[in-house]
Amino acid sequence: MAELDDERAYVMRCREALRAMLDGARHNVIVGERVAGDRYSAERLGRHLKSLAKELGEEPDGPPFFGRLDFATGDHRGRRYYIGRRHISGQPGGQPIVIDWRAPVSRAFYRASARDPLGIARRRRFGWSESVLSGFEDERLDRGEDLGETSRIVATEIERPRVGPMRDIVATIQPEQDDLVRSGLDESLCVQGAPGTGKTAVGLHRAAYLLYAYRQRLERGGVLVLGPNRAFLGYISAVLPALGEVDVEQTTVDRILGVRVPPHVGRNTVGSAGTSSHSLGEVDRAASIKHDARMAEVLRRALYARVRKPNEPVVVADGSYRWRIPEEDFRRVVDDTRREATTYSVGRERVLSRLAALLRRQAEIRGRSPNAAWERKMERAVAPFLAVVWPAVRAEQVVADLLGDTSALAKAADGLLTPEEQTAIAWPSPPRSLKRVAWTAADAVLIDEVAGLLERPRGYGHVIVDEAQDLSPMQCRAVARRSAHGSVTVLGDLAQGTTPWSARNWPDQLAHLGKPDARVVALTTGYRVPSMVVAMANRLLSVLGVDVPQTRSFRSDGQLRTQRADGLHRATVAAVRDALSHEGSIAVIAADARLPTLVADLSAAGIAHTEPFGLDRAQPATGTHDREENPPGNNTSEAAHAIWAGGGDRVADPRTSHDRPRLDVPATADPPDGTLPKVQERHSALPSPTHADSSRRPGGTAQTVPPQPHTPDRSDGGHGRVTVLPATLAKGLEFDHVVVVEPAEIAEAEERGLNRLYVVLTRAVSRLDIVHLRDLPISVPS
Ligand SMILES: Nc1ncnc2c1ncn2[C@@H]1O[C@H](COP(=O)(O)OP(=O)(O)OP(=O)(O)O)[C@@H](O)[C@H]1O
Repeated sequence: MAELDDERAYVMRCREALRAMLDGARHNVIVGERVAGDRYSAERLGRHLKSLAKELGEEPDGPPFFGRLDFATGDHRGRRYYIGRRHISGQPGGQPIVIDWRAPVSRAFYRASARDPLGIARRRRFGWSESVLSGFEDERLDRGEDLGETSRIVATEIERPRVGPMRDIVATIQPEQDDLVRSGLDESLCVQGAPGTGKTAVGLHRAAYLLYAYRQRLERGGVLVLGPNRAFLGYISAVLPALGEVDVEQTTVDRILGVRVPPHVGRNTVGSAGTSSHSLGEVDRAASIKHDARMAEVLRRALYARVRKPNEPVVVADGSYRWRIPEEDFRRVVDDTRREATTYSVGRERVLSRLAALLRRQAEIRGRSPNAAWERKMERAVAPFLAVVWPAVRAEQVVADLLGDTSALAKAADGLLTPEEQTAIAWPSPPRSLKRVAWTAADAVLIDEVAGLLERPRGYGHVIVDEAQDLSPMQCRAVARRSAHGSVTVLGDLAQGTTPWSARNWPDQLAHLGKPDARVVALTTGYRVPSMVVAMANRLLSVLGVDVPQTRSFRSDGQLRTQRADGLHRATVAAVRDALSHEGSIAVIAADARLPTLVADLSAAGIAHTEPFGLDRAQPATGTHDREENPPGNNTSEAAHAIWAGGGDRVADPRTSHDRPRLDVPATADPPDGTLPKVQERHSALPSPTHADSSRRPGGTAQTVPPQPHTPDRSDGGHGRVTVLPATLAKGLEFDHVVVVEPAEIAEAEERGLNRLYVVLTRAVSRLDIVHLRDLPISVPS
């Protein structure tokens, strides 16, 4: 086909041009290293050039473009553009031969339709097999042709095997997604989307778009991506670098609060210093209160209670002189400064400089000419007076003094917390020293709140928050402080809320995030989950009590099987063996408490598998919250998480060391590189990657099958393909084949167990197997 040959020739041209760009970038790295300039710019330039050289070097033979636009009318009349992941220059100074997908003209590729062709006569989509151009598909928009969802190339791409970490979706961004991706930097957005509607993908592509369109404005502040846990971050970590953006910080809310998961939690560590006389239920209660928005005001009062009215004049000696600021003037300085509502530290600085200014004026009246050295001397002289009325403090100290002193707490919480609530969070005795305090994850939000009152934290130009429905009001405030002068993209699904403080509606959550006016948009087309699974999930959705729209699936393929087993573990092993006879990644998901036996059964059956988090098999788990979600009171938060807070040591509590859930924070739970620890068979760094059967199967199947006999294992024994996943870790991940074991246990394992089940059931890309002994807590479409 001559046209295909022409396109292949263009591919060659692009690859040559890319190689020339690579040579140029390498040369620039060398030259750039010699360029004298300020250190900051030199470093940035060097980083940029190096990463460009690296990217270009890594994939000179990858697909250089995925689309083509032939314009017939409008500003681009008569022009043809190839659209790709990155811009490719032709001749130096000449027209680019491939346009970046984020450029303004590329927008038409995603948005044009037969109804509104945006000047385009022909839109061409290219199909690639590995790095070989295998074909293309045209839409003659000028003739009213518009394939929409019937595009074979789009469908193949969406249903393509997902091998490895999450991929970019630049070639197939859908119009409703593109609208969000290209929203301006000044606009804050909230995307409510059912599972698999592409919220995460949209958020990451928006980050890449903003960095392209507003590079200068984002130069200093940058973009921050917040995800629910490090496993999830590992899963998404490759998307932005693949889009050429390596400078985006990706982390968790816990991490920005300084929470880290300590090694060997659950054996000899405990919650806060003062919790030892509480029952576990009370510890839960304490965390819930600490995450409540009312704590913000309690802490503000506690901090500013340190500011005192002066009750003596300032008198300082200066050689033979004695300068004096009358008590009344001193008071006025303190009162005026308080009213100005700056941060505590700025207020303190301001009192100091105002006192120094008053002294200077007196000196000038006496005919002296104070210089800078004199001013510094006076500032040192007034420091002891300042220490009394506006003392320097550390955030941890403020929190410790509040929780360790019931009368201070009663004062600060008056009218805000009930006496019962105050008792729940109070420590029975003050800690002997800050170093002895075993801070909890819930304390971290309090410390961060006070730190934000002392000094504003570093702000970002744009913050993307994924799984935002799970954040507590106080966690939201921590995010808000970091985006006070920037905008946010809030991604979430009220139906997937699993924390005790999960948002029930977006307006309240957005208010806590400091962006009450953010536009709320719903995404309703699912790109992950097959339609019969979506139908089941929609039924469950109707009992979750949240006001969110139902989803419809883009996918017509897929399989759903439910089997009532007479032996749960035998049936599970059989289901996994059956899954292994297909291509693709497999997850076996069960209630956290079931994992140790499940793992043992799979091992006994000789099925190699990866556990994303290690388990303490000695105790069945009873944990009920997402790992690293700061949950209250299942001890994951109050006892099992420790935080960095000025190097506080943890103290052991013999009371809780025997009865805590053992799943929560295993020995290797939080490796520094964001990959998952390997426990048994070590095959993959991620729990994720789907690897679906790519063949399109129109009209997938939903069946109920009787208990299965052992399927002959045509697999490789599971090497690298089977992940055993506790239900609390499934959020945000996807697998080709998912085996859900005993949904009733997942549903009753925690307060929002049905929401958890909703998350678990929506992880499958191609096939979902539900294995159960007990009645299903959901109805399955026939
Ligand atoms: N336009 C698209 N083209 C191709 N793939 C897409 C598109 N949109 C989404 N996907 C794919 O669908 C899957 C689900 O997307 P994503 O994880 O972003 O959804 P989500 O809404 O964040 O899901 P969840 O709520 O379950 O975390 C991913 O594999 C993603 O790459």
